[in-house]
Amino acid sequence: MTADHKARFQDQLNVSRETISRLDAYEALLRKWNPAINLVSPATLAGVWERHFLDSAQLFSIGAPAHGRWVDLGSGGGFPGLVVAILALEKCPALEVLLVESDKRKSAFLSTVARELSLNVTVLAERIEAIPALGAAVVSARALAPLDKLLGFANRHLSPDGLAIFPKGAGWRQELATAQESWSFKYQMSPSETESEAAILTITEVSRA
Ligand SMILES: C[S@@+](CC[C@H](N)C(=O)[O-])C[C@H]1O[C@@H](n2cnc3c(N)ncnc32)[C@H](O)[C@@H]1O
Repeated sequence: MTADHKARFQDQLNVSRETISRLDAYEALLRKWNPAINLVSPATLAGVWERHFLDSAQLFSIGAPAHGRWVDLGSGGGFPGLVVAILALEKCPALEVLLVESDKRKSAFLSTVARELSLNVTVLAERIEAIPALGAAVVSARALAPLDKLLGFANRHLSPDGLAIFPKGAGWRQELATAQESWSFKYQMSPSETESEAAILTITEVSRA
């Protein structure tokens, strides 16, 4: 199963063997740490390449800039942020990736992976609400909060021409309608390649409605 997904990953993203090896090393660390700190639901570990790696890589394909800051909020076990950082090492090495994760054990895990794989990553072990504006080129967040709340974070942490990339589940249309009551923004929807009914929302020009 994993071999198929690795091949798909290599084909779709056109990545080197070194990148696949880094993802293998990340997977090994995830499996080592997961029983102690529940980084991902154990049920999803068997399909980690599809459920987590490919799912995160979609976001990189949509929005990776050549340089600047990619800020991933509520990174948990590193999705999508660590996958973005691993791909960036090969595809856009000037891109700096910041991972914001307030849980100290999870942030220790993120720092360990970043150090062991020599990634261009900074881990901020703080609450999103407590950090100063980051001037990001890209803000991402998976499974963190409803869109309405995420747009508050995007409004604070994006540079004026920055891009927010939020994967959303089947209820994305309703989340969009609710967010439009409080926020003005432009968006594009890309269907998720890993989950039917799910969507990836790419958002620019966020301001209060
Ligand atoms: C449901 S998990 C999702 C993790 C990861 N993005 C994923 O998709 O696998 C949400 C994560 O956000 C972190 N988190 C929640 N609220 C936060 C906040 N206000 N500041 C920083 N981290 C937060 C939690 O500790 C948790 O690890």
